[in-house]
Amino acid sequence: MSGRERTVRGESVAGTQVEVDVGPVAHGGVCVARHEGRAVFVRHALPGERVRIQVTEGGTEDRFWRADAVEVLTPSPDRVDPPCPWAGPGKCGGCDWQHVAVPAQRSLKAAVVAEQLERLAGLSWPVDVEPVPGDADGLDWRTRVTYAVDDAGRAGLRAHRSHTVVPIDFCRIAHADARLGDERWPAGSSVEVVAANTGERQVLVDGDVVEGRRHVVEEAAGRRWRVSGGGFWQVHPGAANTLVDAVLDGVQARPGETALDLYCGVGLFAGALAPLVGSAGTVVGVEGSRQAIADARRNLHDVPWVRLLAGRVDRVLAGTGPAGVPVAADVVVLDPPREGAKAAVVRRIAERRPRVVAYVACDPAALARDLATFAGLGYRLTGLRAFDLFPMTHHVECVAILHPAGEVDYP
Ligand SMILES: C[S@@+](CC[C@H](N)C(=O)[O-])C[C@H]1O[C@@H](n2cnc3c(N)ncnc32)[C@H](O)[C@@H]1O
Repeated sequence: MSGRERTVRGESVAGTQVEVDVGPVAHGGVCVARHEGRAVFVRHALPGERVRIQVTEGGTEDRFWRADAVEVLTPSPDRVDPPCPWAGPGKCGGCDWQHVAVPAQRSLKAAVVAEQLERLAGLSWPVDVEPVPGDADGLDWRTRVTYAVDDAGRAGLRAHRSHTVVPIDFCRIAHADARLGDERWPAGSSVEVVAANTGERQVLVDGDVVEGRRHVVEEAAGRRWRVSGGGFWQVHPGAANTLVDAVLDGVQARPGETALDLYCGVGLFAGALAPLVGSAGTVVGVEGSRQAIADARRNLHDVPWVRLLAGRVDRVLAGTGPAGVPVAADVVVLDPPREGAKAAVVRRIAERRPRVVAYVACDPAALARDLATFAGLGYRLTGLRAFDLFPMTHHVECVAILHPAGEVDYP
């Protein structure tokens, strides 16, 4: 049974089937169709298709419904057979774009980023979504997978917007070392498998390590990174280096500069910035997870001009957290969670008058809202790269570069 339905207005129409013409892709990976004057957000469809949909959520008085495409009447040329047998309506909720050719997935992601920038930030910006180097088919990449376990002890993934576990013994996007076989696990538990790029593997059941060490070691940006059980690390094996390259290229850090790495995790961007600002400069990392900041301190113990502060970014920048954040900064890198940095943090960044900001974002809507706030404070978007760090899903990662208005030529 689904545990996440919203309240429907009027009588529920769940299960109703109708034919619709599918319109553009929207934030969240659904396509928008119209039926009798209301918007219908359709999963498993593609723009331009005619499909039969089955309503999954909605009532007679609702202004919009959610639905699955259950029969494709006129297919898009971008439609392919899903490589995974568990992908599709009512099956695994993990990948929502397995039915889309990989290059077309990137075009759709570009369209979503461009639409969010236009609608939420008033920016008309050309967007190209780049593949991660070496990722040809979008499969076998996910190095961190959290499986749910059903009542029979079988590991699987949850169906979309549901607590139902779909038993899966071969997740097609999981890295080979992050797959589980047909072993049995404690019923109702969650099993997290971590496959580090050094070959280390770790398995946690409900957060307790049952295989491997308490931490794994990853390699990126010319350094080794300790990441303790369950701590954040990018899930695509090519992601860390791809993002570091884009950030460093965007900020062009110079010797002697002061740089902030906000939401620094185990210290990835701080560690990459450190050799560029050198011992005459300063890097300050801020991270809310005590475990991650402890890892960051161990990871960067050899670069004493990197200071790492534990605390919420909003409090630390407001001066109500640990002391030590400079009141001026040359370079700010921020990599907030999905909800973005939000206005209060953006204001605290802008008042430090950095000459450049690199914003790493996993949600284009949150990015666009924060870019609008930056614009009001005199910071303009001067560069944007988008990366396909999550193939087969609608997710996309962006690196936005901002400069104070008037200091650079804009494209
Ligand atoms: C997307 S991760 C980025 C981590 C790091 N930059 C990296 O690439 O590995 C976001 C990080 O922000 C931390 N975080 C979330 N909310 C926070 C907050 N309000 N203040 C400080 N850190 C926060 C999380 O613990 C997580 O480590």
